[in-house]
Amino acid sequence: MANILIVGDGAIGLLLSHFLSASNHVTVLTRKASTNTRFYSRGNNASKKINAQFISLNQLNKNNEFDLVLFTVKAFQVPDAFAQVKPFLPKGCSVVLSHNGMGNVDEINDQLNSTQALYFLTTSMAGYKSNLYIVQHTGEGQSVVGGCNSLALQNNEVTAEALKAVPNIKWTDNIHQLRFEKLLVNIAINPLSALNNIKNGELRSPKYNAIIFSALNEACNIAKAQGLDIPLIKALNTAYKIMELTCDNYSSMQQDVVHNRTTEIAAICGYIRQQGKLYNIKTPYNNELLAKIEAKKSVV
Ligand SMILES: NC(=O)C1=CN([C@@H]2O[C@H](COP(=O)(O)OP(=O)(O)OC[C@H]3O[C@@H](n4cnc5c(N)ncnc54)[C@H](OP(=O)(O)O)[C@@H]3O)[C@@H](O)[C@H]2O)C=CC1
Ligand SMILES: CC(C)(CO)C(=O)C(=O)O
Repeated sequence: MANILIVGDGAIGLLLSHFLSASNHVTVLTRKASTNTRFYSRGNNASKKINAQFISLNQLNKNNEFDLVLFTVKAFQVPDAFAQVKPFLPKGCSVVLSHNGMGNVDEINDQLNSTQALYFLTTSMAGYKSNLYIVQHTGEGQSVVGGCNSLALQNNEVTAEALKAVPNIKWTDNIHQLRFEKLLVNIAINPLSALNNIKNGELRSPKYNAIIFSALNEACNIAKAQGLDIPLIKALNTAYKIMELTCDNYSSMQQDVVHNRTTEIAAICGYIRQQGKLYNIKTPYNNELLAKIEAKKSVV
């Protein structure tokens, strides 16, 4: 039984705390005023109390002996969340990041000591908060975890045992490739669904084919420059399959834009633009999607 801290009580934080607390001791760090119990709900079943302790930052102390600290905040929230928790990270603990989009791994790794392993968990399980305290589990999806520093790549026994309770979890020795593959899905779906205010399935309309093709082609060129093997045809097939599987869902970016929240576009199309500059590869379609989503936020 591992001692786990989950940072962030959003949809993914609550789903993971529900599953992990079946076989681990779980504490969830919230920045909300209330540390009352949260609930997990699935379909028409009665909601269940999540068997975890909810705490605020001032309740963290240096005597907490966490084996695993999991960050389930959005990509752009990781630096601040990590800075808050860093003083309380035990010397030998493992850190797991989990978010959509790229970035954060190198920056966090630079701040860990040589006895702290770093992992990344990418997930396709789906959920949303129907109110501050309840997570609705809406999709099964696979979760894939892999090591991001040499310590994590050498020995993952404790982390593997703790994360066993996450449904459909598998391990990879190339998490960067898995993250990039998820990034391609997010490039194809998230900005266009947000800009057109449509469900994922509506993106299968022929009028979006050309832009999806061009944006993914740019991203596959970046993948190739990074030494990854992701053919455009594979990226397109996966993106259209996910549009089909999630046809009645609104993407997270569509929801962020509708609710005037900061989106993860910087970690998605912004990452492609930044890598394009690095490798001298033109990325006009991703640049345009980035600019349009950024403009949307500023006019809402
Ligand atoms: N929801 C889904 O179905 C899926 C989500 N993802 C990805 O997983 C990540 C998390 O998504 P999701 O759970 O939906 O997002 P949410 O916005 O619901 O959750 C993020 C949570 O982190 C909290 N938080 C942010 N900063 C801190 C901090 N410094 N200290 C404590 N808590 C903090 C936020 O608090 P507050 O509520 O107070 O703002 C919020 O509750 C995203 O990258 C998303 O793209 C991936 C697959 C599916
Ligand atoms: C897979 C997809 C596109 C599902 O909506 C997603 O990850 C998101 O909405 O952020």
